[in-house]
Amino acid sequence: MKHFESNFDGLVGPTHNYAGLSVGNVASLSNAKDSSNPKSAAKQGLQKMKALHDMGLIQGVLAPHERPDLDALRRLGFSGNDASVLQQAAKQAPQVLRAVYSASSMWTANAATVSPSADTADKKVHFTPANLTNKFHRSLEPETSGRILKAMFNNEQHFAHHQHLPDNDHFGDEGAANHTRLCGEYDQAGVELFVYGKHAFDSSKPAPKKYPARHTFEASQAVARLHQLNESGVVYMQQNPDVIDQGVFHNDVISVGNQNVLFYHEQAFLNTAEKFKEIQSKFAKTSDKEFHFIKVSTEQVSVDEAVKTYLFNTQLVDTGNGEMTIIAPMECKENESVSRYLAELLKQNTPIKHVKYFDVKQSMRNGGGPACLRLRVALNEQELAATNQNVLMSDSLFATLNTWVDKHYRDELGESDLQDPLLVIETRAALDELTQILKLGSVYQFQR
Ligand SMILES: NCCC[C@H](NC(=O)CCC(=O)O)C(=O)O
Repeated sequence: MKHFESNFDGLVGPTHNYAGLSVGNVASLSNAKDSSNPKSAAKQGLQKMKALHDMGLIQGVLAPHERPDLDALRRLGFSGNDASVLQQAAKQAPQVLRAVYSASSMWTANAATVSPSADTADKKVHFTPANLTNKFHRSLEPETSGRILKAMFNNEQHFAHHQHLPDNDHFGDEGAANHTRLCGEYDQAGVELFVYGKHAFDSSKPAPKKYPARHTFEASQAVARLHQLNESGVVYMQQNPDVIDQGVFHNDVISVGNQNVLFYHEQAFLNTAEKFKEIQSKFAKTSDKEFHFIKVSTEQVSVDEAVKTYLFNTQLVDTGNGEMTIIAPMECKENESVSRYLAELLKQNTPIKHVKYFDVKQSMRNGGGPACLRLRVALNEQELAATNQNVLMSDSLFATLNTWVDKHYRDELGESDLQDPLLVIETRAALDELTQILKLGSVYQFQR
């Protein structure tokens, strides 16, 4: 049976803006309050999706969320009609208004954790939306993400959907940004690597001092339980708290894995040698393939450069004949030591043989690179056939979505636009049409 890794990229929503909401995420804070370009942001994302589709990969689209989240504002005590709710919030709590406008659902690596059927006891693909409790603006996402995922993978025979973990710092879960699946082939059982930032119930364990660890060990364990994973195919690793304090707010800012490759910075983890032994021995039980740990030293690329260029927030995609292509942001090409490093990497004896650069600057300015923008779902032929076909990228969907963006999106968005009640109306019209294009049904609150 054929099998694939499919990538579902977040379509950038019409309210994409820079609000400085993510303490610990350097780009988010340094571009706070700059004006944004929603139309070009959405088009940059669509270009990347189309390019991966053209490379012969399975590429899908994950719909954006409804923003502003007026229900959240009403829950916080703002009342009256929509315009009055916005006006009061702008006056009394501008920071909260900015948060409920965030288009942050575009970073679908944080939408959920996904375990393929080859790894799970009931042989279904399991999905758990991430609760994203650490940041208010992101904590608004899990319910809608769950509804959209159910509308995309709507078949009980193949897909199991779980509720997000309890909304509490103890179970802080940032989804696939801290989860990597290593395997010989996508349809064979593999090793699921869960990376966490701290232990919630054991304060004797190391933790970052300056910036928050968003994801806990206890959350990773709970997801592994929900997904019915066998412990022989699971490895838990702690992120080095020092790199969190240098702006590595998710593990996918400092390492990326695919199949038999783990590409990582030497400072990424704690107890690296011991944990890599565990990965190696668990992997060897699932595949005969040679495993490649590709280490980048601080001398080659500093943590600071990794955070600025997103060298590790790249996608490693299988492009056939045992070769992988690295999908990197333009920032990697523009940085001398990183582009030199990548040129060298391609000559080494590893499966990574090609690099392709993409302009995703609108997303990068909020701390989201190519890997943040995608959720990976390994599927076999039958599961792919059971997936909502209307969300899969094609020449015609690409054209339709570009026309849709041109019709509904603004070129520029500044802070004062967030008080404009017309933006609410425009966004709802856009999303209503989108749910018809992607045949998602009524996933948004305003449609229910
Ligand atoms: N995986 C990448 C996630 C980036 C995301 N940035 C933001 O939410 C920034 C939003 C703003 O500041 O406007 C985050 O930090 O969770």
